[in-house]
Amino acid sequence: MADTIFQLRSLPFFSTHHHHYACRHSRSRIMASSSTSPSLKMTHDGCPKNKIPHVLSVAGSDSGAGAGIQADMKACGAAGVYCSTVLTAVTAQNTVGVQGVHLVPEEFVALQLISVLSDMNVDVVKTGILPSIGTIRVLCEKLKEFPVRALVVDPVMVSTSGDLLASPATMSTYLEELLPMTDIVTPNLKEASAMLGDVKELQTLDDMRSAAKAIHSMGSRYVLIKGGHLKDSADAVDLFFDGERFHELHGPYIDSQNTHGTGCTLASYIAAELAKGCSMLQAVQEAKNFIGKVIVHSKYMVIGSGQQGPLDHLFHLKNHSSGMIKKRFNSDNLLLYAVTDSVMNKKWGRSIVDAVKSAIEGGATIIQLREKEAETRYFLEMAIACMEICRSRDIMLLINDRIDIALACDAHGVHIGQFDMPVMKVRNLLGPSKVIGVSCKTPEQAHQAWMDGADYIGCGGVFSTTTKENNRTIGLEGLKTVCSTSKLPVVAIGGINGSNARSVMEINDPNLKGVAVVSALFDRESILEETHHLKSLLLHS
Ligand SMILES: Nc1ncnc2c1ncn2[C@@H]1O[C@H](COP(=O)(O)OP(=O)(O)OP(=O)(O)O)[C@@H](O)[C@H]1O
Ligand SMILES: Cc1ncc(CO)c(N)n1
Ligand SMILES: [Mg+2]
Repeated sequence: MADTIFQLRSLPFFSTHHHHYACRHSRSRIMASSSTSPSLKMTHDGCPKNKIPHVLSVAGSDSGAGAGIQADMKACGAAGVYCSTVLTAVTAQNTVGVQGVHLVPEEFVALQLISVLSDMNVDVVKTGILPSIGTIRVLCEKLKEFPVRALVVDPVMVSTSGDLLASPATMSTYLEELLPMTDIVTPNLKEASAMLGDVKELQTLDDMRSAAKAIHSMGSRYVLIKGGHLKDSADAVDLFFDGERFHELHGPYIDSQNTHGTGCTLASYIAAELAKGCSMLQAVQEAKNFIGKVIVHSKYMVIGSGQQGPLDHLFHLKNHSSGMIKKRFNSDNLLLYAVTDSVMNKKWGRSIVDAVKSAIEGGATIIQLREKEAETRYFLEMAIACMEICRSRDIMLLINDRIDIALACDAHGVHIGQFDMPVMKVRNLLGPSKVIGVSCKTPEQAHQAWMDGADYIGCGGVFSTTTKENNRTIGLEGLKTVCSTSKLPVVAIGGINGSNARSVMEINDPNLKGVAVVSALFDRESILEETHHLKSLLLHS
């Protein structure tokens, strides 16, 4: 197949200067503790601009996404570091093995390197598959032209399944041209042995020590030999050598099939920690700690029929307690929105938990816990108990205002007011899958809530109410105005009860999905009956 390489002359790097990191290309780049100093320019909205730590992965693609650039991106993501990618090869790969390798032409590797290095403030470069002598040379050349703070080399030669990923002829170029520029090289036992001419199989820690010394003398400033495959060891021991001293990094050996890409992950995590400003030893320790956790969390994941399953790098973003697959917010759930009130519960001698149970039994479609006075410890206990009920009944539970409680009880989301924590901040803390509702009185506020990524808005007070002091009433007219322009589903709130709920729903705006009620359910003798009554009213309006 003919390789077609387009180089668009209008790319921005032809007009930029690469002045950052000038003169960093010395042997003392990574010291005991270096640190990136973010440039604190202010934006027009008053937020400081931060430079995000940045790792460039120069590696191959793994179609199965367990190793290669896909693993690198996920590992960097898990470390909170930006990862750009220059592809050197594309592999057809799965849990069984490598079905094919297609090389990216060297000229195009060069072009990708220039694009990223000339423009994007790369801190650290990490390499994976460097499949040809030409690719290695191009990389060395571009790194001299655009120096970075550190170079992490994972000398990928053979995949765990035993398939060749780079030509053996590349070895001498690796050793002679790339290694002298390398800050840390991370061979596994086989790769370390190959780097030393394959004269001896590495079987013991002592073998690893002498190999580390020999590899260090070939030019890499630090050496990490991975003992993940060391025979007869209950430990997964890696050996770190800084040129003077050895450090053994111990971790329990985890019996799992899902270890494909552990090498890529480890090297990328080291690169990510270096980009954040860690010292080399710290970076290696953090990475080892991370890889152990990932392997444990990925143990029971089933993807593919082969012997080499991938890792689940972003496990910490998941909400394990509420199941792997998130329940999506459905605005129909807003139909009968029950908001608890502890003062009323106290008055009627009920626990929050019993009140919630009755409301759900009566037909409430979503629950919000609103506790203005409760002590944190008590509130959390109640919230956890309510969460259990809601989960078993498949009803969402939101927490009013208290992001900490919502996080601690793994609630489905929160409801916040105009003076509570800003929506964007809440979204940052809760993650993308939680529900965020915002109280709004005006179309402007509703628009802002939508812009900020809220899921629904609560609009009111529609009628006057006793549960909220000093709350301006907007009336049915105000509700109509907000609904007519809102891009988010709306639930009406404020003094709504069995005798006026119909008039609310009769404004007949498709954005109005239901009513939120406090007193009309909870300040009554029987929560169950009141909820049931209101529900049938709503269903028939
Ligand atoms: N089963 C395991 N349990 C615990 N730690 C492990 C296990 N397998 C590998 N490791 C650790 O994971 C890291 C990567 O080491 P490994 O020897 O697997 O790299 P590799 O052979 O280059 O992997 P890859 O399959 O990505 O090429 C090391 O820190 C190693 O100790
Ligand atoms: C693309 C790619 N890079 C690295 C490795 C080493 O695990 C692999 N199997 N595939
Ligand atoms: Mg490897």
